[in-house]
Amino acid sequence: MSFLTAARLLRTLPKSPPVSLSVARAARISLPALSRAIHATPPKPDTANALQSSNPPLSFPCLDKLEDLTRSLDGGPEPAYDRIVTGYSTFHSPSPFLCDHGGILPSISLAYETWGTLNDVKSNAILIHTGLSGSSHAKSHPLNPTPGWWETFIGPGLYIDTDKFYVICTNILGGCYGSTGPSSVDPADGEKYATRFPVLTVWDMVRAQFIMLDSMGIQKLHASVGSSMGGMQSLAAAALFPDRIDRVVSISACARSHPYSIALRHTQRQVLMSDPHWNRGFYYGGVHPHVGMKLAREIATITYRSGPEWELRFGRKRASNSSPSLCPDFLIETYLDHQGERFCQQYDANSLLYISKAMDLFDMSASAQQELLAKRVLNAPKLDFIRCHEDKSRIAQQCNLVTPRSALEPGAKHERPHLAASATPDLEDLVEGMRGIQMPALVLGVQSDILFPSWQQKEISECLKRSGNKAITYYELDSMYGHDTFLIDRVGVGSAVKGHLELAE
Ligand SMILES: N[C@@H](CCO)C(=O)O
Repeated sequence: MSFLTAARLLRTLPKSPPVSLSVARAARISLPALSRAIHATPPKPDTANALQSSNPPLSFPCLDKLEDLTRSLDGGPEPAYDRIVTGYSTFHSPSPFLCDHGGILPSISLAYETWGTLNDVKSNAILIHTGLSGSSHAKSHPLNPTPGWWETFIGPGLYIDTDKFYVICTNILGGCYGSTGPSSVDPADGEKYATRFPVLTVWDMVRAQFIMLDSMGIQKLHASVGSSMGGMQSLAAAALFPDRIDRVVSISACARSHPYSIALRHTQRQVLMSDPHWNRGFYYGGVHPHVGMKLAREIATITYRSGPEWELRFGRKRASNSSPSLCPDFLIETYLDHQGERFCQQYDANSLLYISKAMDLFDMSASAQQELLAKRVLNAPKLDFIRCHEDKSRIAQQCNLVTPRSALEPGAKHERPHLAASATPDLEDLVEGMRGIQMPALVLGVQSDILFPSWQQKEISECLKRSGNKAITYYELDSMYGHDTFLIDRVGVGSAVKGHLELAE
């Protein structure tokens, strides 16, 4: 056998020497020829072999599958996100809604679901705020028997007891499960908002929810309960409407987003926005950014769970005994791949971007709240302007888009009575911003949470105490499920919540 034939044959063999040796033997390659083929510098290829590489290219079934999937979505309708969840009611407010950063929504809708019975004096309502991608479907009911995301927490005699409480859960403003969000139609032109949707804040989400509560005639909540971004909403609600909330529950949230969590969300957004199908948000009716969404969710999943959980669940196990490849290979890789794939079929990419940004922007510091308040005052005339155009009977003079002089004066402050000047040191600024929260509060953290670490839970609790709140309950769970513990640890989380909700006044 010639050197070249031996070398060519070797290139097709697996690289493990014992196997190469046995296959070489079986192919009757002489040992000296084999040794020369392994160690010698390959000769310059003749013309016939000029395009032959040293090794065959790897195959990428994962990419083939992804390309097939993207192709199959090409030209097809994007998933009907608002039909993934069914059986919800819709609250509609026809009035224009002014967002904190100056954007206007001509009207808003919130999808909501309820469980239990509202008592005669309307004092037993609990509002549950969702995390980033949660829908209003926290629990099954006759109109939608699919288990909800807090199925085993809510129900008769359960941790959130529907024999006692009237439980309400909304899809947040900006979401894609029936509430007004980027995939909704802008009534101004009949087209979907896409990235013409205004930047949102957690405070905006809460203000929209309280407009809905007003319409239900619920003046005071028994409790405001939330996990993750839902915990941010819960704290924001308690700060914005202290007289309308009897007790507050914040699980795995924070008082202000930390640069580390902002960085983690930034990378997800960048990956998503780099998908050419994202098309600056205008992908509705075309191909949706499947790959970007999938990868963003894979990164997010790493922040939602924990190393200890994955060590126990997957260890270093591989999905099959075949040769290693650059496609998902270890079980943990196939898990992330699956999570990413599932999510991008279920959630709107633009909703993810807007809500993720709202989480970054969250800051309960007094100075940050003052800034937003000042912006709202500055932008308030926009609402009058819109109302005037709707109501032709009002005199033209009132319809000018004029900003009050006071709001434009340099250094103008729009302080709520309890907010001090903004020049306070950092932590004092946060304490000051939380001073309105004087009702009993449960703050719950998880030791394995890397996204909202337990020190941030201590920060919430510490700030509340320093602001004078004497009714703080602080728990730290040693669950291994990381940030998503609130979705999994029924007993640990549920018991703490039940204790707080049923605490004698
Ligand atoms: N898994 C949760 C975590 C963030 O709250 C979600 O997607 O909503």
